[in-house]
Amino acid sequence: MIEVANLTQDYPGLRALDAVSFSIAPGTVTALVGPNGAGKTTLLRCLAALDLPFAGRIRVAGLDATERPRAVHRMTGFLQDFFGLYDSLTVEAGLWYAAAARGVPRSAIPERIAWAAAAVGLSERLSHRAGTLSRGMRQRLATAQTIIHRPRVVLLDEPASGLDPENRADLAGLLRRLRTDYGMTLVVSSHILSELEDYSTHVMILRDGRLIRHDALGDEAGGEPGVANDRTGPARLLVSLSHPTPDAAAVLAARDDIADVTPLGEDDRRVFVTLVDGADPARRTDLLAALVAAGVPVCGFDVERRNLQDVYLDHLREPREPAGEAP
Ligand SMILES: Nc1ncnc2c1ncn2[C@@H]1O[C@H](COP(=O)(O)OP(=O)(O)OP(=O)(O)O)[C@@H](O)[C@H]1O
Repeated sequence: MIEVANLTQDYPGLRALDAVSFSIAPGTVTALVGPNGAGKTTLLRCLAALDLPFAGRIRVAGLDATERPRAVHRMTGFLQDFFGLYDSLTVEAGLWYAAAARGVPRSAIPERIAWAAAAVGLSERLSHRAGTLSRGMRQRLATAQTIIHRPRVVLLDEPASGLDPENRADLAGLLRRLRTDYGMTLVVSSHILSELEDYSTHVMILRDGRLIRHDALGDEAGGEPGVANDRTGPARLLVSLSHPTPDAAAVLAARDDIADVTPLGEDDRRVFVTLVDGADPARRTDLLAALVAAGVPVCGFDVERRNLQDVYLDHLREPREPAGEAP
């Protein structure tokens, strides 16, 4: 759905994006993360065909964003981190304006307003003026305006910032539905990694304008839902015992599929076991069966959950490459 090749964007004296290349499949939600100043907003603006890149190529649903920006605008919804609303317009009038501006046929606009308002939970507030809405309600209205033309691609820059937990949970539910019910392709930039993990299928990490990771998450990666696992490599298991026993160490030492055993704490009741090919569930079943057969009192046995934040911090701890410079 989105193809980017060697995208490079410069501001005076600064290379904000440095030869970024990736491809995003339809019907996915990509979490776009990275430290402040990494280039996330710059990338989203280029994808939305709002900025002309210095070099490289962007195709959205087969359309070249540089050659056909208007066509890209029609199939894209972009919620900017700082959005404007017409405060004197009612919610309904604001949605009408957004629908008309994005090319929704006049006859279809009332149905679209009803749909978008219901999607963001604003159906009861159609007659309220935007200027009287709370921060969370304003965000809902801006989101409804972003999706009112049912774009195929939705780009959201920090959509959850400033929202309370209930509004954030509602937003997460909406983003999930846009993908599952309407097949939209979403790219969501945020610093709230725990929430991105709830609904994202992929993660993209930018640092200093470079793409340092782009990968599938959880079940999309052939792993377990909600776990930001790497697809390859050993899995770490946390094995808990109801009471310590030397039998556990004996069973583990006798196996050749264990790369490492690290006690957690000092009471010998919890150990991290690094299992070669541990991503394969059959390996884990085999180990558990061996422990139980040897009479080891296992009361907990689970793959170490590495969440999106763990993966993110691991990547950011890697040494930096020299920064690119704008000509
Ligand atoms: N209009 C501009 N003129 C000059 N420099 C800019 C401009 N916009 C962004 N930059 C610089 O480009 C770099 C990337 O900025 P960008 O806003 O894309 O990062 P970001 O990852 O979205 O950051 P944040 O998480 O803080 O929103 C930063 O160093 C920023 O200062």
